[in-house]
Amino acid sequence: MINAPTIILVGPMGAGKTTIGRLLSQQLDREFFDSDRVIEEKAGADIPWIFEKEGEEGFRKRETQTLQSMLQDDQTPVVLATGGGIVMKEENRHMLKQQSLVVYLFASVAQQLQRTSKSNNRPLLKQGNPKETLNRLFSIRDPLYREVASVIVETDSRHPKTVANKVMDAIKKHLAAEV
Ligand SMILES: Nc1ncnc2c1ncn2[C@@H]1O[C@H](COP(=O)(O)OP(=O)(O)OP(=O)(O)O)[C@@H](O)[C@H]1O
Ligand SMILES: O=C(O)C1=C[C@@H](O)[C@@H](O)[C@H](O)C1
Ligand SMILES: [Mg+2]
Repeated sequence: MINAPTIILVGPMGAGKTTIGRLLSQQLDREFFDSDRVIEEKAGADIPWIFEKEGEEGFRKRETQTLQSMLQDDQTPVVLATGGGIVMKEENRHMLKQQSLVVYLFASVAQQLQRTSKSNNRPLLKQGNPKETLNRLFSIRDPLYREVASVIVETDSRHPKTVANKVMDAIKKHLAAEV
């Protein structure tokens, strides 16, 4: 077992935050949360519905409130997967950089496109051309993921279990370098 604070996964849609987060929580014997799912549970509605009724702005407000409540002091360390846009607000980036260990799961746009094409529940990819949208979001967000992350792990062409093992190795290396 490792003595790490709450581990937060950031990265673009299709990077595998939800998939890898679940695997890590099993390896670390920690509880797993996904901010997208917590938002849906609190709202009693799914993300497409929230975007439709409240716009992206309404969703972002809920996202910040959820992050705040999940990162309260004195909480048992958990694994937290976030939504792809969590880094857009300065307020959120500030919270992410406080006590947690943030992991950026990197995926190329080609890989994001392949992985997100399997489902239809991401409102931002329903308007316009998904490849153009993912490219645009990547150029804005990649520097922001890097700003908050202590550790960056490549996910392209890697099996989820391999990615989870790489994340574990990178976290251990980071913690060892800290002392
Ligand atoms: N390393 C991987 N190799 C192959 N498929 C993967 C990998 N990681 C995730 N996937 C698949 O890609 C899809 C998207 O993964 P996931 O939902 O975990 O991404 P996410 O980063 O949580 O996206 P979002 O920001 O939209 O929540 C899923 O179908 C998942 O099974
Ligand atoms: O990249 C984004 O902005 C988003 C990613 C998803 O995880 C969800 O949080 C929502 O669909 C928005
Ligand atoms: Mg997810």
